Amino acid sequence: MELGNVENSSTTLMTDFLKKCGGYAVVDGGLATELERHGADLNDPLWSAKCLISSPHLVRRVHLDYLDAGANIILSASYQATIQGFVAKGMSVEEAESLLRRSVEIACEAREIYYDKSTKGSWDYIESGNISRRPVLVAASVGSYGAYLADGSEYSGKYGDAVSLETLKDFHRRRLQVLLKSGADLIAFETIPNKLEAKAYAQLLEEEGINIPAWFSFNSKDGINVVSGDSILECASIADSCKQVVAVGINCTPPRFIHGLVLSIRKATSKPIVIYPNSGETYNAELKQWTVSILMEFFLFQVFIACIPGCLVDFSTEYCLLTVFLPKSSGVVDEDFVSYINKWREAGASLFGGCCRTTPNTIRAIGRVLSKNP
Ligand code: MET
Ligand SMILES: [Zn+2]
Repeated sequence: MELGNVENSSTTLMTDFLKKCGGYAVVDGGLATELERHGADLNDPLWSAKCLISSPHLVRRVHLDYLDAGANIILSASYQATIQGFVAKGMSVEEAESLLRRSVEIACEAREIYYDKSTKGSWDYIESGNISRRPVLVAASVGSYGAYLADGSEYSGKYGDAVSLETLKDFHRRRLQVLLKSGADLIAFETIPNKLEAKAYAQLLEEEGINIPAWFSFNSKDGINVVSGDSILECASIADSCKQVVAVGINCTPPRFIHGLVLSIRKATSKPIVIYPNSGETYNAELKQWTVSILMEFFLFQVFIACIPGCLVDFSTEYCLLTVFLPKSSGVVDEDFVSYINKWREAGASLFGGCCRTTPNTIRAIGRVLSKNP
């Protein structure tokens, strides 16, 4: 397919899709953290991809829960599924590739089940007098090289000098080729921590002549730059100039940082903006203030512990100390999370969902806000 055609068909897919959804689309919520909430043990370098081996039924169930909650886009469990990661577990390359394909198939199966069991309520879009089904796209998730390393570098974006553009392209190439032929409607490059990886994805999409659309979603820990410190403007510009990219955005970032980031992205591109933050923090209605979530408290406490010279406190002791000494937080309050949605919409975003620690309830609440203010 010629590049011009790629651009046209990709852009059309997203604009048509958004039109069918009523101008704004709902993305699903955290997949890995939701699997954990259902009892999955993801303490493994494969993280959520471990469930593709041990509990595919649970993955399908969580996809289905998000569809029931109103998601228009569901992301496959391939975030941390890599050929290299599966091979390190003793699998053959063929088995690894088949698990990658399986991640998308499971999401497609969930969509089929959802459509099959749909009652009147799901046939809620009326086009020229005909009732049509709620549009649902399956996105193949691609996590960063840092996610594969499972050493936290997807949140620092620091891969070191030894990792070049070619290293990253080589790492992702085969995985991408497999996912492209898996039946997904689009590729979701998620939690992109630096400019180098965005460039690697953009070049791969062009070199491989990829004819299905993609989105680029970055993460930030200051609301100004992406986590590595690279400029969000430069990162979004890379996405903007890539013909296959149909949306640019931010995920797995605290809600309080999103507004500024949307404004910055808008300066670099006119493509649709996708936003799916993590739970970030929680609003205490009594105190009328945002409090740091238990997760952030835990992170800060770990940093504190790590700063004590020679400190050998282990993980479980840390957790006990934390629960004793730090103030309690009630976790995610979905209505608080979604109180931001209209602000993000005004700033130019049009696809909304959640990332880690958000749940089907978050997604339901997002859907309610969007439908109240069409
Ligand atoms: C660390 S971000 C993880 C994104 C992935 N789509 C998930 O929800 O599991
Ligand atoms: Zn996340």
